[in-house]
Amino acid sequence: MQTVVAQGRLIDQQLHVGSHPGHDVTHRLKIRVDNVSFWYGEKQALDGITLDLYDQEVTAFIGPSGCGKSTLLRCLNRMNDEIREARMTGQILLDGENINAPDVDPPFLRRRFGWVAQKPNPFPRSVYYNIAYGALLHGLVRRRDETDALVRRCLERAGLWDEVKDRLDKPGTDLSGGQQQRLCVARAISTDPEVLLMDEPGSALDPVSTAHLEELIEELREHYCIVIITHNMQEAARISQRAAFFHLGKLVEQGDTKDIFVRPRTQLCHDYVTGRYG
Ligand SMILES: Nc1ncnc2c1ncn2[C@@H]1O[C@H](COP(=O)(O)OP(=O)(O)OP(=O)(O)O)[C@@H](O)[C@H]1O
Repeated sequence: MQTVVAQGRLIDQQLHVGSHPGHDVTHRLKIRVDNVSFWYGEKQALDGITLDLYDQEVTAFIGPSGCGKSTLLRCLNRMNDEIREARMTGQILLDGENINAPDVDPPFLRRRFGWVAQKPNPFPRSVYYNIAYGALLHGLVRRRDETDALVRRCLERAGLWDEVKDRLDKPGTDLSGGQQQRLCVARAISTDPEVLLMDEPGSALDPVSTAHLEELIEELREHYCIVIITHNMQEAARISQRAAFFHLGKLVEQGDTKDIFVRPRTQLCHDYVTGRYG
């Protein structure tokens, strides 16, 4: 134990795990994952996961490749529904309600979630259309002035307005990679979601764009429950208040990010966060 704590101090310095202002405050429980197991046909990908996710917090899912992080992320908004022969047991409660209850309409449920993928994937249409499309489709805005205001609000919140306000009619795909990813964040929040799910959103970006994205995530935290998958331990330490470490489909450790990085309870988690395997 001594060694772990001693090495934990080292980790603390290396990863710049800071105290997160406001993390002593107890935030509202948004999602409860209760004993969730998941199979792709015969292959079990998740084994008895129990985990709470909170409003106004970033929770990082960490762990080696294939440990089930993306599977769990996709269970949260029922994206795995589309996969044939997939099966889930256990419960996921969003604001206390079972998301898999028979009366839940999956498209309506998915609107409560914004999704940001690994690679920036704007529609090959204008910057304006990228933001307006979902909100128009769902009837959240109708008139032109409402749509203009929504586009501006989302781009401002994604920290992109000043950079694109004079080229709203230009293709979103003409922006730089970092700008495209912020456009995708703006698009993700355009339908007024409550939870943001991000699957390695910085992995295809250069360090400056990644830093921009991390600042953005920190700002967005005030308004959303955010779950992010990352393989970058420095990033996890910088942006998340909670972390969940997975291994071979099991949740091995979860808790305050600082504790996970500085005082990991298991050797497995210690070895992972210190980069002994990946
Ligand atoms: N559509 C699928 N069909 C069958 N097996 C799958 C499918 N998607 C994932 N798996 C398997 O389920 C397990 C968990 O995969 P998952 O993608 O959730 O892991 P991960 O931790 O997100 O990995 P990575 O960090 O590489 O993205 C892996 O063994 C994977 O091969």
